[in-house]
Amino acid sequence: MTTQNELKRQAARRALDYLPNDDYIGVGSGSTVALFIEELAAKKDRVRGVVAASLESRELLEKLGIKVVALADVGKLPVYFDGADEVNHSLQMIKGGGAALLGEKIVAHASRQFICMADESKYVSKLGKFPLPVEVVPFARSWVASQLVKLGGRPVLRESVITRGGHEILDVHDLSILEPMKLEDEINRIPGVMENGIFARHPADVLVLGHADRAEIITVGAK
Ligand SMILES: O=C(CO)[C@H](O)[C@H](O)COP(=O)(O)O
Repeated sequence: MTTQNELKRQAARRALDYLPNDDYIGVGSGSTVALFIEELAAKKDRVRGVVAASLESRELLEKLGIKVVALADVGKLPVYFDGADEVNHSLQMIKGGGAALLGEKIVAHASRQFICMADESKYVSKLGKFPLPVEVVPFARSWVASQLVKLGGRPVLRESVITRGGHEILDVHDLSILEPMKLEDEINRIPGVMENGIFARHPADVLVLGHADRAEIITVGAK
């Protein structure tokens, strides 16, 4: 039987087709990204350096001898590679299952192209079955939670998780995400919210979807 990890590896391996030549790239975090970094190790001479959106990815890159660079030193990146918790047919995503959404959104926005790698179970017609991660300033947690309830959600604190920026994560269940872009903006306007896991303003350009026997390339035309 094919495991979910094998589907993720199909996607990670195929995503290497999008590596630029002799340039910098960005990577997100999570198990699919870890597989991508493992595959990248064999081609590390192709890239000048990698900006990591999380400490875990940075550690893995360093362990495999891949040069890590700071975003501040490179500015705009040609390509960003990351996974997702859900991705819809417009290539809008929910991310943040690994609590690295803030770093991921920053590096994604600093990149010209977003390559999303996912196993086939992540491709959905409507976002929202996966609880939406919202990164909050601890002091504002209850206030933010009350505002998320007004939006129809059921926020649950992710126990024992403090993000790299010193924030907490509320996982919001039962949200109806009819207009992802609007909800992304609306949640980010609540004072105390640092970022939320809807990536609709900046959807992926390419989805590399791992199946048991192949990787499928999905695009939705020009942004
Ligand atoms: O957004 C993320 C981390 O914050 C990950 O991309 C997302 O959780 C998917 O993870 P995985 O590749 O382990 O399934």
